[in-house]
Amino acid sequence: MADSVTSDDQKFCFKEVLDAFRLCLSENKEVYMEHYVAGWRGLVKFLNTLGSVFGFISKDAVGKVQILVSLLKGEDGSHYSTIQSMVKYELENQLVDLTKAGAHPTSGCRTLLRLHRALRWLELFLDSLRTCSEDSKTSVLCADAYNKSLSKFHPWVVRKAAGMAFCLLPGRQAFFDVMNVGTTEQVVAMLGEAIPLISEVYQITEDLYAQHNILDIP
Ligand SMILES: CCCCCCCC/C=C\CCCCCCCC(=O)N[C@@H](COP(=O)(O)O)[C@H](O)/C=C/CCCCCCCCCCCCC
Repeated sequence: MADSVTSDDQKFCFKEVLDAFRLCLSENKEVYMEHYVAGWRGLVKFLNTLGSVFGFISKDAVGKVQILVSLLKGEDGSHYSTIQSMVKYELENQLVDLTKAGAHPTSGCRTLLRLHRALRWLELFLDSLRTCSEDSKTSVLCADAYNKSLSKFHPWVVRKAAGMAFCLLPGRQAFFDVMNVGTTEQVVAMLGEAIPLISEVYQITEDLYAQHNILDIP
C-alpha cells in the first residue's frame, strides 16, 4: 500500500478501481478493508483531476481513507482486515459512539459508514453514466444520484456546496477520457463490470450494519 492517499504521481485509471472492488470480497463474502480502501484511493485520484473546486470533497474522503489505513496498519490492525472483523472488534470493545458523538469520533465503523453512504452515490452515478445518451449533462446525473442517496445525510451548507461543485463537472466524453479505458464502448463495458461489484460490496456492508443496528452512527 502506498504511503500517501493523495499521491497523484500516477495517472488515474478506472481499471485500478475495478480491480480493487473485484478483490474486495472473500469467498465467504467478507469485505477486505485493504481493497476497499484501495478502491477509494483510486476514486480520490480521479476526483483530484477535476480541480480545486472539488478539494473540499477530496479532503474529506482522503481524511476518512487515512483513518481507515491507520487503523489497518496500527497495532490492532489484525482486527481491521475485513469490515466484518472491524465491526465485531469495535462493538465488542465499546469503541463506537452509538447514540451521540463522544469519545470515538474516528472509529472505523463511523468512518467507513460515511464512505459506505458515498458508495451508493457512486453506484447510482456510474449506472447513469453507463446508460446515458451522449449529450447528457454529467452535472445533472451527478446531482440526481446525490439527491437519491448521500444528500439526506448532509446539512444544507454541504448540499449547497456540493450542488455548486457539480455544475463545474466536465462533460461525459471528458469523464470517459480521464478514465483511461479506451473507446466509449470499452468504457461502457467496464462500467458494466464494475457496477455489480460495487453494488454487492455496498449491499453486504449495508446488511452487516443493519444487522448490528449501526446505520445511524452519529
Ligand atoms: C468516471 C468514473 C469515476 C467517477 C469517480 C468519482 C470519484 C469520486 C471520488 C470520491 C467521492 C467523494 C466521496 C465523498 C465522501 C463523503 C463522505 C461524507 O459524507 N462526509 C460528510 C460527513 O462526514 P462527517 O462530518 O460526519 O465526518 C462530510 O460532511 C462531507 C464533506 C464533503 C462533501 C461531500 C459531498 C459529496 C458529494 C458526492 C461526491 C461528488 C463527487 C463528484 C465527482 C464526480
